[in-house]
Amino acid sequence: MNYNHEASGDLWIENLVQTFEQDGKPLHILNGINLRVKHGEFVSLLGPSGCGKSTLLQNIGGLLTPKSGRVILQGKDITGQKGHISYMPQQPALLPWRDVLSNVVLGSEIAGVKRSQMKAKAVEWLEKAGLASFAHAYPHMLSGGMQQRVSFVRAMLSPQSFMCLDEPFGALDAITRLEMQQWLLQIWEEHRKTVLLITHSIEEALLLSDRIYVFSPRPAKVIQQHLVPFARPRREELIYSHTFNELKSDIYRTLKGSMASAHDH
Ligand SMILES: Nc1ncnc2c1ncn2[C@@H]1O[C@H](COP(=O)(O)OP(=O)(O)OP(=O)(O)O)[C@@H](O)[C@H]1O
Repeated sequence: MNYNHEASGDLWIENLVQTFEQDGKPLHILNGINLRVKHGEFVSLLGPSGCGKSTLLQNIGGLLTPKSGRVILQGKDITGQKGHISYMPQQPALLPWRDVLSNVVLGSEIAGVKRSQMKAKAVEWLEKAGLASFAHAYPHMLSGGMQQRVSFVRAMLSPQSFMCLDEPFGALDAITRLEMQQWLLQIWEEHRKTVLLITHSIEEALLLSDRIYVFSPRPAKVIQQHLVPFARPRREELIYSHTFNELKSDIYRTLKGSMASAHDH
């Protein structure tokens, strides 16, 4: 494919193929993924469970090297290289022996920024996250939603401009999840860091994203792409609109159809 890789800040995934081995046989996971995340864009990946979404993120983060294909960030080939993206995992993964403040500066510390240089910014971010009075609390003293906010702030404070969020609200109860979506929407609209989000929720993808890629069951390929037409700032009421529900049904039918044809084979 003939992409313009010079486009600043963009991430391009080019024909990415990933295969694992299971019981001595190849297990095909990613079947030639092509996608693009523009600088400052919020993009979501939707796909059936086990199709290979986390495997794709691990390839983007350089934790895995693909069988073939490339990961291009800001015009540079970063395939198989670590350290170019910030990452928020499914579980908050906070260090239990560090207080909240020391946890949120961790990404910057690993990248070589001195803790003292980060402190003022970290305090400002903890305020935005409603966690100012917990700066010196330890992770076990926080609720699940609070821990995820700390994990998000840590990813936001990391120096990389590209952020991957892997199903970050999956472990939260329904009400906390809604609150977190609203919170993320507001924070993101203020700061516009480039984001790639994995989610199982069509509503979450439509509410938050500029663009959505829908994956087939394993071996995954992109089977649908949507540019989400809603203006920003977005509010929760959006989910009751006609267009929102039309798009939701369309994506649902695509996912259901692809799963049914996977079962037929
Ligand atoms: N290192 C590995 N070796 C062998 N198989 C693996 C490895 N890592 C993942 N898999 C398999 O690859 C498939 C894709 O896993 P992955 O976690 O990427 O899917 P996912 O779409 O993120 O799933 P979910 O939505 O349930 O989190 C699964 O069948 C998984 O068991």
